[in-house]
Amino acid sequence: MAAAADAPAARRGPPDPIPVTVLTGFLGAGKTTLLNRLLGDPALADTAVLINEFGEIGLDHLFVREVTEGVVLLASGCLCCTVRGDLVTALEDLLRGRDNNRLPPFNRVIVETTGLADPAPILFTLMSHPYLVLRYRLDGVVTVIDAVNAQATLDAHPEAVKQAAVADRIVLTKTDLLTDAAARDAVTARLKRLAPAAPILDAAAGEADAPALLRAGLYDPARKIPDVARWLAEEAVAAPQAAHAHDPNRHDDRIQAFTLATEAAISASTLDMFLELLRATYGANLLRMKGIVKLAEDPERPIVLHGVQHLMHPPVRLDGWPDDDHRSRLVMIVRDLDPAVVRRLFSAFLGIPQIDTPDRAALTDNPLAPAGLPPAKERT
Ligand SMILES: Nc1nc2c(ncn2[C@@H]2O[C@H](COP(=O)(O)OP(=O)(O)OP(=O)(O)O)[C@@H](O)[C@H]2O)c(=O)[nH]1
Repeated sequence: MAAAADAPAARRGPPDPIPVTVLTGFLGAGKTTLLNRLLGDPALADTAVLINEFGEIGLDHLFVREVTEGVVLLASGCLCCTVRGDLVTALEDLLRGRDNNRLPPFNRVIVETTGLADPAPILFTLMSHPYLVLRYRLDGVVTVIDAVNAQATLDAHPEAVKQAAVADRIVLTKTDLLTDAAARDAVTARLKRLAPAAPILDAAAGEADAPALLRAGLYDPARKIPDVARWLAEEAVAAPQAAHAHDPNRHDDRIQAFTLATEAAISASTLDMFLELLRATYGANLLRMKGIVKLAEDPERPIVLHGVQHLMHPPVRLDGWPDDDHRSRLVMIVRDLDPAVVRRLFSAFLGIPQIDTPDRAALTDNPLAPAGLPPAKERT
């Protein structure tokens, strides 16, 4: 009887906070691929997803399986700065949507950050916002690391080091592309030094499933290497400032995102030549390229392209266009490379005449020294 009498009171108590998993990892590491796989697990059927992208046009939401009402594409920009407020708003909106039945009753949230996000402000927001901490709890940080590019990325990008260091779980992707066991051991050893408490799960070996990744327990800065506590402490100092002034040192100003878009269908050979020239000439500067392309040979079935530095993944053909926009769109994230150079190159390949720009024949006839292509460094 007593238990029955208590039951309604228990139901009236505050609801359990909803677990939030932060999914981070450098550009092209495989976050969306992992997210898609996780969302296919029936155990995650009631999951709301927040995705943030760096670039003019967001594409990831097109590729997330079963785009439901719970999937929210945060405004373009950087989740750690401009979207800090938006993250709060988005999480509040989700709750409102759930409370007034506009959204299905989700019981977990996954926030996919941009590949360039500094995770510290995001974690700080989730751990310290006076309202959000009542309704949400940070369940853990899953950091995706591309085994092929890991060493170079960690050497060059402090954000990538931070992303690894704050991980509760590390998912190593693209191990299937590694031919050298020693390279894999070196990456693993480096990650273990950065995040000693985080299990390292091999995606290609099927280790990165929902039970292994989620329910990491409350986020605890004390279990991470000391730097993590320092980054979070720095956020605590920065937070009381009324207007969040953008710290020019937080980001690498040499990184830019832009989009190449065209209505025109592109022949497969033109696309191949353009991408190969881009890769060969500016591969190191090409942090990330992803896109959807209307091929002249099969305009109704676009292909999806992914590139990470020198690595171009095999294109994937879709059965149809995922939305009403049937333009080819290539989102590029580059470092130390003037977007105008790439735009001119793209126009040349498409045959759009431009002043002072060599045409396609001039660019491809002499592949060793493509006419008019400035070395990337001189453009900065
Ligand atoms: N071979 C191989 N390819 C992978 C693996 N994981 C991801 N990829 C490929 O890597 C490319 C980039 O994957 P995404 O999931 O889009 O990466 P992302 O981290 O979401 O990229 P951004 O949103 O740009 O930061 C795609 O072509 C994937 O198919 C893996 O374990 N093995």
